[in-house]
Amino acid sequence: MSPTFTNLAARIDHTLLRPDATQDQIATLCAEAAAAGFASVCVPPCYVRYAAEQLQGTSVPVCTVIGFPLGYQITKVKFFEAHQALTDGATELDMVINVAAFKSGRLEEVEDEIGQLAELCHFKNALLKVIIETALLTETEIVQACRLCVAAGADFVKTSTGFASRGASLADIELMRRTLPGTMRIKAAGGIRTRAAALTLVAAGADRIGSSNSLALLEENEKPVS
Ligand SMILES: O=C[C@H](O)COP(=O)(O)O
Repeated sequence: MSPTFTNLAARIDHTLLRPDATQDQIATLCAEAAAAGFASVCVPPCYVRYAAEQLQGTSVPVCTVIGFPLGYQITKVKFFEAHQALTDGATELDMVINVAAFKSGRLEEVEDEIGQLAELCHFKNALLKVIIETALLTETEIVQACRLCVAAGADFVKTSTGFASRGASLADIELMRRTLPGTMRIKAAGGIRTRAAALTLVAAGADRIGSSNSLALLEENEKPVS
């Protein structure tokens, strides 16, 4: 049986991360999330405090992004950004892996950075999702990055920022699900525009969907998945 309206909504991080996102648009995003029962709102760090105020009295958590969207900020900067976001009211952090360091073979550094943020999040009863940006990785590198996230104690591995050449693919999700232990959750994000696409990714193993087109995912449509 395919997930119902309620089930799918509860898996969606209702997202607005555009550089020109206005405060009024964040207010609308929060109201939509509360009405639809989305899993969270995912907003830029500068709007975490505002979104938390908008969502006071609801059960919708605030998610934000760290080291976004390129991932190559130094660890101290990412740690400060994460600590500030948690202080402002975020309870879910989507941190972009340092792909540049990863591609340079500096794997211990990458794992240590993820571990530091995972430790901070868990101390604050928050979730850490690590964005590995699959569009930039080979299949072998996706497997390697997933294993780093497991070793470092992340809660989710997330496919994409939505700002690279492509977002989540079915092949990404299938490979990540095969690679990761059942305890490690997967977030598919980037370019997910239809309900059919979202349901296909959920069926393949995605536990969460990140989308800036979330309301459309709640509407029945017949468009086939490419
Ligand atoms: O989850 C974060 C992504 O930015 C969402 O990507 P999208 O804007 O292509 O839906």
